[in-house]
Parts: sequence; C-alpha cells; structure tokens
Amino acid sequence: MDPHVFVLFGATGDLAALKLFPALYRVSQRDGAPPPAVIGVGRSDWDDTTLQDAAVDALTEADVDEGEAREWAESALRYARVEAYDQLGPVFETAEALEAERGLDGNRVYYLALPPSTFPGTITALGEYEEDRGTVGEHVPDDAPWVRLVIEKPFGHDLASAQELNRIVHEHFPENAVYRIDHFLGKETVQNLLVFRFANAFFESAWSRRDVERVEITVAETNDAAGRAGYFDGVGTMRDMIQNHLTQLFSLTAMEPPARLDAEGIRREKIKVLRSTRTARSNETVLGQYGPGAGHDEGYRDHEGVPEDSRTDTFAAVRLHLDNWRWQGVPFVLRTGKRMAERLTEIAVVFRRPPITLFQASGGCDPERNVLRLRLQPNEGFTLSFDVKTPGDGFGVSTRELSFRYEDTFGPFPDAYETLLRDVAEGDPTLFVHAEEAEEAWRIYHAVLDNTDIEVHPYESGGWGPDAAGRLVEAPPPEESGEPVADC
Ligand SMILES: NC(=O)C1=CN([C@@H]2O[C@H](COP(=O)(O)OP(=O)(O)OC[C@H]3O[C@@H](n4cnc5c(N)ncnc54)[C@H](OP(=O)(O)O)[C@@H]3O)[C@@H](O)[C@H]2O)C=CC1
Ligand SMILES: O=C1O[C@H](COP(=O)(O)O)[C@@H](O)[C@H](O)[C@H]1O
Repeated sequence: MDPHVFVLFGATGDLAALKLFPALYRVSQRDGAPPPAVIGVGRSDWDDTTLQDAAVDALTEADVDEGEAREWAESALRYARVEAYDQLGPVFETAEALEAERGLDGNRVYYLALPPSTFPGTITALGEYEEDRGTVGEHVPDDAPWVRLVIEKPFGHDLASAQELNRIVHEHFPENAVYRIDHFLGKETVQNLLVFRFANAFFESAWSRRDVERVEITVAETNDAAGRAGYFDGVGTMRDMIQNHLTQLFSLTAMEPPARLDAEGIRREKIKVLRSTRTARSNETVLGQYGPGAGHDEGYRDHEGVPEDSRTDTFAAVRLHLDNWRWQGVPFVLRTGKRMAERLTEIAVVFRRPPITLFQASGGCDPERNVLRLRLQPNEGFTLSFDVKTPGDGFGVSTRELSFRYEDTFGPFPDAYETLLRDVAEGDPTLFVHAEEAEEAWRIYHAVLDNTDIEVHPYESGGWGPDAAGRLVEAPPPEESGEPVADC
C-alpha cells in the first residue's frame, strides 16, 4: 500500500461518522499500512479540533479505546473548509501542505461521501486540478503520482444524469482510476454468494427456471432517515437502496459463472444480467413512507429538513423479470424499507413444489416449497427448508430446516468499508461498479422513478411496510409469467 493522502468530502456527515472514520482507522492498523494522512472536507464551520473530536466519538462508538482514538485522530486528521463543493482551493492547499510536511509523493484518494447533486461540480474541479498537476490526461509520465476517485452511490439521479456523470468523469479520469462504491459488495456474505453458488454444484444445478419459482431479496432496516434530510429527501429508497445495493444482490444471484474471478470477469456477467432485465413497471412497484408507530412519535415528514408534503419513499418494493435462458418466467422481488420491525438482509430462493401431489391422496397434505435463505445480516449464514414425514399413521408432512451460521465456525468479519478502502489503497477494482453497470441499473428503473402515478403508501413505524407490497410476492398473473413482453 503506497503512502497517500486520503481526502474525504462530506467529512461532517452521517456516513463519515458511522463507517468511514472507523474503517480508515482499521485500515491504518493493518500490517504494512503507511501512517494515515486524512483531510476531511466540509462546508460546516469546523476546524481540525472539531473534526478530530467527531472522529474520536465515531471511533469510541465503534468500540475503539478512547486514548487510541484520540492519538490516531490528532495525528491523522486535518480539516479543510470550503464554501461549496466546486470551490476546492482550501482542499488543495491543505493537501499540498500535508504532503510537504510528511514528505509524501503526491498519491491521493478523493472520496466523495456527498449528496449526488454535488458530484458533477466536485469531479470537474478535481479533474481540472489533477490535469494541471499532471496526474491525469494525455501524456502522464510513468513516475507521476497516482490518483483514485471514489464515488459514493447513488451514481447520479437517473439514467440521463448517470450518463452525463460518466461523461464528466471520463473527461478527466480514466475508468481504471474510478471506484464507484457500493458497500454491499464489500460485505463478506455478499462475496460468499459467489462461493456458495459456484463451489456447491448441487445448488448451482437447481439454480434456474426449471426448479426456482421466485427469488425474494429483502433488506429490512430498523434505522430511519432522521438527520439525513440534506441527502435523503428527494433521493428516497428507490435511489438510495434499490438501484444500487439490492440490484447488486440481484445481479450476483442471477449471473452466470464468470470466466475468471477478476474485475472484468465478474462485471461482464453482472452487466449481462442487467441488460436482460425488463424495465420495471409501475403496476409492479410499491412505494411507502413511514409515519409514527412502535415507540416513534414522529413520522418521516416530522424530521428536521423534510417538507410537510414530501413524497420521498422510505420503503420500496419492485418485481423484476429477466429475459434470458436461465431465468425466463421467474420473478425477482426486491424490497427494502426503513423503520421496519427488524433488521434483516436475506435472499430467499423459493423452489417449485414437486410436480406430483402424492400425499393428499393418502390422507396427508402436499409438501411446502423448499426455501433456501441466504442470510446476509445479522446472524449470517443460510437455512434450507425441507419436508419430512411426521411420525405416525399416514403421510403427514412437516417442514424442518438445515442451517449454518458463520459465527459458529468463523470469527468476526471485517467491515465492508474496511475491505473496500483497503482495495482502493491497493488499487484493486474488483468489488467496485463499472460505468456501464451503473447506467444499466438506472435503465431498469427509469419508468418508475419520479412517477407520480405510483401511490406512496403511509406505513406504521415498526411494521413490515405497506400491505400493498405483499401482492408482489404472490404468484404473478399468467400473462406476466409466460412469454416475454415488450417494454411499454
Ligand atoms: N449514511 C449511510 O448510512 C450511508 C451513506 N452512503 C452514501 O454516502 C453519501 C453521503 O451520505 P450521508 O453521509 O448519509 O449524507 P449526509 O446528509 O450526512 O451528507 C454528508 C455531507 O454532505 C454535505 N451536504 C449535505 N447536504 C448537502 C447539500 N444539499 N449540498 C451540499 N452538501 C451537502 C454536508 O456537509 P457540509 O454541510 O459540512 O458541507 C453533510 O455533512 C451519499 O452518497 C450516500 O448515498 C452510503 C452508504 C451508507
Ligand atoms: O447506502 C446505504 O446503506 C445503508 C445500509 O447499509 P448497511 O451496511 O447498514 O446494511 C442505509 O441505511 C443507507 O440509507 C444507505 O444510504
């Protein structure tokens, strides 16, 4: 890992406190890691001390000893205040001063943990500066310092803005310097999807329309959007979660085996899945917004900064269909919401019932469908339901489960952001999103984003979201399950 300066845009925000300071700390504790040099950037009226105090709070919250957290923050962190995220003079001055002070070679990571509306201006300002510095553009000398640009999700606001953003990015930065981050790809259990599928031949041979009836991908969160209105309101759950995290889980579940387990091999197969996916339809999309309930007196519209008439979705569910050989006619239901009854991320593969009904005729009942649940968080592992004979007369059938839990076998996992920040520092793009993948993912949802014909159902905090979402997991009507239909 080469020594570098890590410039964190949005250092005063939620993500920085929740994930990025702890991850930066842990990466810097690894063997062989250079001493950390981090510049936090924000418009807030902070200084070095305010930033360091915020980082110490974040680290102690993440179980780091307070003394160690303080020592780390004071040696690692500097603050650069900007008027706006396209006026970056103070950032460049701070970076150059820090490099001179530490004798660094000029390698830099720029991490954009900002609302997506700011990305174009910030990237343009960074690109122009880096061209002047001679690190990007034509004729970059072999010994020039490296620069890596990390862009948080959502990458743009819709298909057109993502295409425009890619254009702006590529005007200045080559694709191999760009790390579009989707932290779900850094989760151990998400990477395990590939091992689970491609190392276990018996699952892979049942992994198609012949045996699978439907797939349900669920990310239920108990947290809410309080304190994040500046980013979340006007973005909403379709853009914050479905277009990226859940679509990544979808493409990893549905993809063909890659030719090689590297960035190009995996991205190529994921892009093929996205290209084969029909545009989502409004009658197969359910949106919701939480109100009060279950110990919460306030609903979404009561949060500071949220307009009284906000239509922003805090819950979204969508049924997707693929037109390819493996998955024709198998619905994939993606659903996620905030302030739900419990925190749960899982992929449920629901297998078809056996084709004959043997047991009813002999006084029993027909078996349940086998369900494979890949649990991504918490209690990571899997369960597979199966049917057995209930002891006694006749052929009574009962459902039982085989299960495996990671924590019973392995120690704790590294956090996703720790894995991904280390990959950025080492220049490994395998777990990041390619330009084309980001655009294809927006293409799928373009007809349902900002579609005011779709009702935003109120739902109670602490429940399972709007009742209307339940119908998406029922068997699709025949006209939707058979032949491919053209998008309309
Ligand atoms: N929070 C989370 O759990 C996760 C967030 N992300 C991604 O990280 C990014 C930031 O999210 P998060 O930290 O939650 O967002 P915040 O709302 O906390 O915003 C981050 C920072 O951006 C600045 N900011 C906020 N609103 C605006 C605005 N309208 N215009 C310009 N600057 C603004 C603020 O800094 P200042 O006012 O000091 O300039 C703020 O501290 C997003 O892209 C999000 O998708 C990804 C995974 C998880
Ligand atoms: O990107 C985001 O992800 C988090 C959920 O991430 P997790 O690792 O805690 O599952 C979500 O709460 C947030 O709204 C979103 O921006």
